[in-house]
Order: sequence, then structure tokens, then C-alpha cells
Amino acid sequence: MVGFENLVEVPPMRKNPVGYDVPEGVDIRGRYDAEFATILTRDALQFVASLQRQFATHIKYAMDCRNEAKLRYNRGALPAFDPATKPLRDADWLCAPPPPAIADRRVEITGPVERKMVINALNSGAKVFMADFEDALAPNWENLMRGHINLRDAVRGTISYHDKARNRVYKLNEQTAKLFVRPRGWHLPEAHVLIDGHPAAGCLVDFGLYFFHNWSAFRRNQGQGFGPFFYLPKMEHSTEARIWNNVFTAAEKMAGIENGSIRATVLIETLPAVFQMDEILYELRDHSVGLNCGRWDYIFSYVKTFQAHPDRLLPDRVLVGMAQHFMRSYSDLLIRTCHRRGVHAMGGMAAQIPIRDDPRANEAALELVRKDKLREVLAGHDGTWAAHPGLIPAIAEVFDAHMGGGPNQIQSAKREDAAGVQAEDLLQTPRGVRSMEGLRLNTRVGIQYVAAWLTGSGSVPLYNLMEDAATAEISRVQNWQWLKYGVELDGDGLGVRVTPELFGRVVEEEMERIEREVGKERFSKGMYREACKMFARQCTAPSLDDFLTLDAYNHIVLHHPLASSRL
Ligand SMILES: CC(=O)SCCNC(=O)CCNC(=O)[C@H](O)C(C)(C)COP(=O)(O)OP(=O)(O)OC[C@H]1O[C@@H](n2cnc3c(N)ncnc32)[C@H](O)[C@@H]1OP(=O)(O)O
Ligand SMILES: O=CC(=O)O
Ligand SMILES: [Mg+2]
Repeated sequence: MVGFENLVEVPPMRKNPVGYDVPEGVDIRGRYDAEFATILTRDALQFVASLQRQFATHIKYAMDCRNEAKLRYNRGALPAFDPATKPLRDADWLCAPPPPAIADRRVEITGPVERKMVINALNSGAKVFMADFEDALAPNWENLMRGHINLRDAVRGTISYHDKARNRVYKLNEQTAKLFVRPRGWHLPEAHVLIDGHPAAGCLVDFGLYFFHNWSAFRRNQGQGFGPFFYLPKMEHSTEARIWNNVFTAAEKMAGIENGSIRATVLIETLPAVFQMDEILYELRDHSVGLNCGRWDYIFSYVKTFQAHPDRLLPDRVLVGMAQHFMRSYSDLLIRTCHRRGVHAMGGMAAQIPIRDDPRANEAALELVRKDKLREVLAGHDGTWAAHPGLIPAIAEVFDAHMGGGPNQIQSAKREDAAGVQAEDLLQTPRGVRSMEGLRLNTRVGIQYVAAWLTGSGSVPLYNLMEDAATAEISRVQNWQWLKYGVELDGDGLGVRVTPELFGRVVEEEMERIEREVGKERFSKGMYREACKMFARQCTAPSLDDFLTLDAYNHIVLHHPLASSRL
């Protein structure tokens, strides 16, 4: 592999029991496949291992800090701007300017790293494609390894796919979207890759393998001297951004490329992180291309952060949108912060997707997407996300019409008025009712999502909306919160309280409904019962699990040679 001549001290080759050639201290416990072996080369694994060894203690420390913060919030503290970093927030400084190749990001499509979708997304007409190892991917071994093969082939321009059922061959167009990759969050381990006897950090495996195999071709074909480009999910504090910055610096050094070549957009999708936006940008200032409003995880994080605050209960999930004061304040402050620092302020994902068999419902869904995007572009966002290629023309039309002719609004929408956004605005409890239908929908969606995830699909259409790990988390934690505090369902005039008995009945009835909807055969072949057990346990647990996918992950780990696989 080119460019890794700086990778010193490559230890002697060793054969692991599964069949991969691994460096000392690395063990691959995922299924052997000759194609996977082209990704899991000894040099690539050595690179991942070097990142893991450099940063494991930093990651552990950051996760310990998250736990300490959780304890503080559970004792009644509120997230707040850090007085110690006020001078940094008040000072004038800028991030490195956005690379010309990605100055214009008005529509970004996202999706899992599945082969056909990668081609469709790159050909979709969007400016950017965010290939997702996070919310949209169930990170089983096959998905992960095939995802890396797909991305490598995409970056080289050689990717193709033959849909045998339709006898259709998919290839890349002349013009394609620029590729960003979203590795997993810090919290997720990769149990098939053991380094010095411990599971590697999932995000370092995702980042390391992708960077190692693609940095050179990427910069030639896509980055015009910059890149590769990344999206960074689910951070809670700027110390976590500092780790990413150091990972990037280490990777650039090993590849022998200039500091600041790698660029990343950070998703602001946790409640603590909204108080750290300047600090996060500052840590990544040489590597930053802005921030993004990860609205779904942000709502999830609101519930999680306030899990011990019964005065901050959410209304029905469908009512917690961008029009709520706390959500609007977050988007406004994000735009102001990014533009002040000279980088993109990206909007988020509307959950509506095209509805093929009902033109009126389809038009209504499109109208909701247009409205959401209009709000974003008028607020000053520089671009936004699309979940489906069918939405891109409508979204592009809204952004084209209101962006004022430039590639972005970094200079034209400073939003100084948002300097007045206060902690109270960011924390204001969302308003609305709670209903039995809300409880039922959370349950129906949560179970079906987990069932899909366990069988390898990380993003699915449910009831004409996109569901992924972030949206499903809202369903889970909202049920948990309502159960924990025995809330009254005031939205349907029944005045019923949410109790374990009521929830038990709802689960039973919703399982029956799911079986009717998907059909007996699919129901019996799928993993609905396992999903139901897992989802119900999490909703009724005495203390809130940090992530739905952490427990579920244990069920998709398949060690080879076959052995106990629970972490
Ligand atoms: C909260 C967050 O983190 S948001 C970001 C993470 N979530 C995502 O990225 C979700 C991405 N979107 C998707 O996964 C899908 O659009 C779904 C699951 C919501 C809907 O999927 P489906 O119902 O299968 O889509 P549908 O059948 O309408 O697809 C039609 C075509 O569009 C393609 N397509 C749909 N969505 C995408 C996408 N996001 N990227 C690329 N192609 C896509 C399909 O591959 C299909 O192609 P084909 O006609 O060549 O066969
Ligand atoms: O990752 C995006 C989100 O909304 O969550
Ligand atoms: Mg997210």
C-alpha cells in the first residue's frame, strides 16, 4: 500500500486461527473471506492497531467523563456553557477555510454502505454522499467488511452492481457526489477485531480501514488535494473532538500528507455538545468543515440527559419537531457559531420519504420536507440532508431558490441575533400532549426497528418514515421515561397512567398488529420476538441503558472459530 512508509516497526507476520495474516497482538474473529482479506491486510491492521494503542486510554477517559457528567445530571445538574472556556468562546478565531471541492454542500444524501445504495447515492445529484457506519448501519461483520469493499471500489471509481432480478447493471456516472464517511460513535466496540486481547473501538476500525485504503485515491479523484472527508457522530464534549483531531494528525503523519488534509463535520446531536460547539470547532480547527444538526439523536439525548428530571418529560414523539423552541434555538446557535468561525452549518434530516403507491400522501410528505428545508435555508443553513434520492430535486429547488447564488451562506447569514440564545432556550421543555397512540407507535416502531437491525438492516421505511438507530432511540427512551414516571396520557382524554401492566398489554397488542401487518410467514421467519424481548426489557429497565444498540450488538457478534460471542 502506498504512502505508509512512515509506518515503523511492522512486526513479523502471523496467521490467525480464522485465516487472516495479522500483525502481533491483532486477532480477527470474524468469518474469513478472501475478499475481506483484501481489506484486512496486515499493514491496514497494523495501522488500526497503532491508532487503538495510541488512543484507547484517551477514549476510556472520555467515556468515564461521560459517566461522571451523567451522574451530575442525574443528581439534578443542568448542562451549561463552561465558564472556564468563556475566553475561547469570546475570542475571534477562525477554522481553516473549507476546501473548494466541498464549498457547496447544499444537498447531502445519506445511507448505509450497501453496494447498490452507494452507487445510487453517488449518482443521485446530491453534492455530498455521507456513507454511514453509524445510525443507518447494523454493524454486523458482513455489513462492515462489504461496506469497506464498496467504499474502496467507489473511491477508485470501479464499483458496479448487477441486480440479477431486474437484469440491471449499476455503475458510477461521470459526475458524482463527494464522499464523506461516518464512522461509529466512540461507545461502540468492534468485537470481531481484538487488539492486545481487547475489542477495538468500532470507530477506529471504521476510520482506520477506510483511511488506509482510500486516502491516496480519494485525494486524486474527489478531494482536490484534501480529504478524505468524515462526519463525526454522537460526541458529548470537546475532549472527544480533541481525540479525533489527534487521530487525524496521527493518520496524516503516517500517510505523509499535510496537517489539515483530512476534514470532518461534527454532528451536534447530544444535549451536552450544544454547549461545547465553539470548543469542538476549536479543537478541530485545522480539520473542521463545520457542524451539523443531528436532530434525531439530539432529541434522544435530551431524554437521556434528563432521565432523572421528571419535570422535563417529552410529549408524543411526532410533536417534537424543529418548531419547538429548544430545537429552533439549537439550530440558530449552531448556524451563528459555525459562520462566525468560517465553516458550514449543515441542517438535518426530515424523516419523510417518498410514498410510491399514494400520490396525495406522497405530495403531502414532500410538502413537509419542503417546509422543513425552507425553514433551514432561511435560518442560514448551508445545506441539508436527504434520506432518499427521490427527495433531492425538491430539496435542491428550495436551497437553490434561497441561497442567494453563492455556494454557501457562511458569509451572508451571520445570524448575530442568535448570540442571545441562552441555556434556558436550549433546555426549554418541548410542549405538547402525550397519548396512547404515541405509546403504541413508539412500541410498534421500536420493535420493528430492532428486528430489522438484528437481521442486518440499520435503516428501514416504517409507516412512510425513515427509521434508523437515532429515531428508534427516541421511541425507546420515551417509553422508558413515561413508564419510569407513570405519566398521564393526557392527549386522548382518557387520563390513563403509563404502568408496567398497561405497557405489557400494549406490547402484546402491538406484536399482534405487527404480525398482521407483515404477514405470518415474515413474522415467524424474522426476529420480532427477540426484538420485542429486548425492546421491552430496555423500556422497563430500572436504569436507562445508554444505547439501544449496545445490548443489541451482543446478538450480532459471530465469532470464528464458532465460540461464545458475548462481550
Ligand atoms: C438520523 C440520521 O442519522 S439520518 C441518516 C441515517 N439514515 C439514513 O441514511 C437513511 C437512508 N435512507 C434509507 O436507508 C432508505 O431510503 C429507506 C430505508 C429510508 C427507504 O428505503 P426503501 O423503501 O428501500 O427505498 P425505495 O424502495 O423507495 O428505494 C428506491 C430506490 O432508491 C434507492 N435509495 C433509497 N434510499 C437511498 C439512499 N439513502 N441512498 C441511495 N439510494 C437510495 C434504492 O436503492 C432504490 O434504488 P433502485 O430503484 O435502483 O432499486
Ligand atoms: O445523525 C443524525 C441524527 O439526526 O441523529
Ligand atoms: Mg445521529
